Amino acid sequence: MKYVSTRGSAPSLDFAGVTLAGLASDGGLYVPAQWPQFTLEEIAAMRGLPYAELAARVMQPFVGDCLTPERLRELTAKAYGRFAHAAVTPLTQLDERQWLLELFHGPTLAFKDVALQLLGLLFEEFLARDGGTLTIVGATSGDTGSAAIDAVAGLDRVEIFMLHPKGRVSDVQRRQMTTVRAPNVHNIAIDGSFDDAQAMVKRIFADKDVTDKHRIGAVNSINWARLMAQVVYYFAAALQLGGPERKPAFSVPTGNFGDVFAGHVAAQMGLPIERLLVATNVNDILHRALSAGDYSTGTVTPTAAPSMDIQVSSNFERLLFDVGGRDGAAMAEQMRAFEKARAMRLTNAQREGAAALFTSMRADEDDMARAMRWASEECTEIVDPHTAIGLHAARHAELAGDTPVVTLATAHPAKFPDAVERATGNRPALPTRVGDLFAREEAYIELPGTYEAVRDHIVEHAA
Ligand SMILES: Cc1ncc(COP(=O)(O)O)c(C=O)c1O
Ligand SMILES: N[C@@H](CCOP(=O)(O)O)C(=O)O
Repeated sequence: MKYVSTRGSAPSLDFAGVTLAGLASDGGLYVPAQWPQFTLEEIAAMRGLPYAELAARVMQPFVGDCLTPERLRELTAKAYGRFAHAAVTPLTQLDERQWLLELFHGPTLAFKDVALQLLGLLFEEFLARDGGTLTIVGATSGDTGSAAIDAVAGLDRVEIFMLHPKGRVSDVQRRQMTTVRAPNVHNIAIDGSFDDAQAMVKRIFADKDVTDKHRIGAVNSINWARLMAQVVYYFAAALQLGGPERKPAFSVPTGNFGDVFAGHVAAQMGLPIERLLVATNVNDILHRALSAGDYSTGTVTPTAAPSMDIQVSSNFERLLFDVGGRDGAAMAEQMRAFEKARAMRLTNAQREGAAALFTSMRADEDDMARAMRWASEECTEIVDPHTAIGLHAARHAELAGDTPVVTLATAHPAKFPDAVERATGNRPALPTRVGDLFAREEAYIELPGTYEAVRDHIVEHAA
């Protein structure tokens, strides 16, 4: 399997290459040169497989000959062996039509663990082969940071610098990052938003002063391997609900467009999916883009779903490339114009291509609180604010009457106890597996929100 950049001019790489590269050298994102396909018979034959086996089966075409099938199975068994639920991503029924896909049974209580537990192992595997090291620079609005740190803490060949926006993540999220004491983990709180942090990460990949000395790697969903692992749970859920004969819709709380793009990938591989609902909070650039073709940034409004307080959605570029004709030169031009103007119009081909599978919806803070209350009062389920935004879209989407709708439950409610308590009166307790989070000492440094301050710190402290 070969991977190409959305901006057309970076070298094409194999799976090990894209996993270690993170971002393409032309600033684009890597995607498979073509989508692997499963027949309906092949998909039906996956029914009943344990999650780790299913993961190896779905991911093998993307991995190609970079890992043998046996080795891939060993890695998925190890990655998903750390989850607190035997099904890894269990489905819970809410009513006759609505389902929750619980993605928060990993070590750090969010869907990011599903991909990052595997990505840590892939880094180890590929770095041991080439004898190199990797300096990871990541940006987080709360969940990627802790999941990535958990996955790489203590690894010999990897060092991680994780940027989070100061004061804009929950206390639980911050502590899950800053209380991990390992010599290869560096936490940085910056003055600014997640978008500022994400822009710095992308800039560092293009900064020769840094890349001449350090191989920079990515744990954000700009890294293809993150998305690949997230494709698996769409298969898992659809198969449990009668797929491939029955087509579910998925409602996905969306920020950086990684999770819902993984649903698009599952559909391209042949999994029958009725619709993908892109659920945004009031930071609704994706809703405006998908409903009106207007992809223009504004200022970020802090909400009770902080992990989705994002304007510039990295993976939207992957979708625009894929549905807009896969023209790297045109995509590079469109993104150059966007980076300058902070706004762009989608082309007709991009709008029509996206409309074939995607519908978008926006939830404000009241919609979100109402969805939390509905889940609590009508279904006795406590959901987190991000999941509630997905549930709002799931309950209001116009779909054929018998379509099962699966909302991706992207975080454990205990990561956001204040917002959950405000909406429902229930204060969710942290699962015991996260241990004495509030008793542990924190370590992080604060930096101004300038690229130079962050770059100089990384250069000075990278091993
Ligand atoms: C809890 C939670 N829900 C939803 C999202 C949005 O997912 P994505 O960025 O893949 O669109 C995030 C952050 O990525 C998150 O942490
Ligand atoms: N919501 C994320 C933001 C980063 O997104 P990613 O999926 O690209 O890593 C977070 O919680 O950090």
